[in-house]
Amino acid sequence: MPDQNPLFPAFLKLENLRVLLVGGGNVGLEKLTAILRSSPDTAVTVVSISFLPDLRALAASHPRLQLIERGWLETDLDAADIVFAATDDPALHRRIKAAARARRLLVNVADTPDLCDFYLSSVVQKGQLKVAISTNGKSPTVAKRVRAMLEEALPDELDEVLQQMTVIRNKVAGDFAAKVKSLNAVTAELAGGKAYESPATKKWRRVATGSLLAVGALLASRLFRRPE
Ligand SMILES: C[C@@]1(CC(=O)O)c2cc3[nH]c(cc4nc(cc5[nH]c(cc(n2)[C@H]1CCC(=O)O)[C@@](C)(CC(=O)O)[C@@H]5CCC(=O)O)C(CC(=O)O)=C4CCC(=O)O)c(CCC(=O)O)c3CC(=O)O
Ligand SMILES: NC(=O)C1=CN([C@@H]2O[C@H](COP(=O)(O)OP(=O)(O)OC[C@H]3O[C@@H](n4cnc5c(N)ncnc54)[C@H](O)[C@@H]3O)[C@@H](O)[C@H]2O)C=CC1
Repeated sequence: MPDQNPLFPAFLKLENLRVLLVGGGNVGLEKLTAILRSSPDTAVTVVSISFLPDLRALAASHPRLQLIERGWLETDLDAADIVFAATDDPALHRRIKAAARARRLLVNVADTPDLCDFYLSSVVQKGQLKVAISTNGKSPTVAKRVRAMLEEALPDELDEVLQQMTVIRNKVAGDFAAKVKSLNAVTAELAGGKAYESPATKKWRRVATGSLLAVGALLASRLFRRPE
């Protein structure tokens, strides 16, 4: 049995929480972009000694985004429910983590999995459908590739299906078990029907994964070979 990924997936109503982001450089901008792409109305306070222009520009289109131009203070945690640390100062990250821990706040520290209580994921979005991908930090690049694979494979019409299902869901009668039965029947085609995937597509996917494995093995053996 291979090792399992022990992370627990959940979808946060981030708009109900106060987010503190420390660091307004490249990595801070990446984190902020990820937050606002999924949850644009979130109240985010960014504390940083300096801000990239692109990050300042985001504040213009997001009224609940607040920028505070100074170094991080422990009291910044007073108004936070969840914390992202993305500065270029590892010692500061350890201090933020310790102070947040004492207050039982959850923290994500850029580039430091050991200090993280949670990780960001690669996200596939088709309207109301959202798929989050985690490799447990083993390879964010593979997470990114799987995202692209799913973006391509999942039909855009899925969002329309979701809209229709909401209507049907509100209309089907009966007790809980009867409802589950009829909703399963309506959606059976999605999971097993011919609309799902042709044998040729499945085969192509296996070949692509196989060749990635082969190239990966070759690269790994080159990278880790002892010098002669
Ligand atoms: C643990 C985690 C913690 C966290 O950040 O939350 C983490 C950690 C680290 N990332 C590193 C590097 C890179 N990260 C990316 C990209 C993404 N990284 C993201 C998440 C995560 N990254 C969490 C685990 C997610 C998982 O389960 O896999 C994504 C999914 C979401 C997001 O950040 O928005 C986003 C893809 C978004 C998309 O496009 O779909 C790329 C590729 C690129 O940018 O093209 C590279 C360079 C190539 C490479 O290294 O693979 C390094 C080494 C830094 C160094 O070398 O110094 C560390 C630290 C370490 O591993 O020690
Ligand atoms: N840029 C990238 O894509 C990558 C960066 N990294 C690492 O991630 C770290 C961050 O990188 P960048 O965001 O590019 O750096 P950056 O220099 O662009 O941003 C760092 C930000 O932290 C702020 N800061 C510093 N001390 C602070 C303090 N005491 N309080 C509040 N804010 C403070 C700075 O004002 C700045 O805005 C670096 O250690 C870098 O080596 C690693 C991999 C890739």
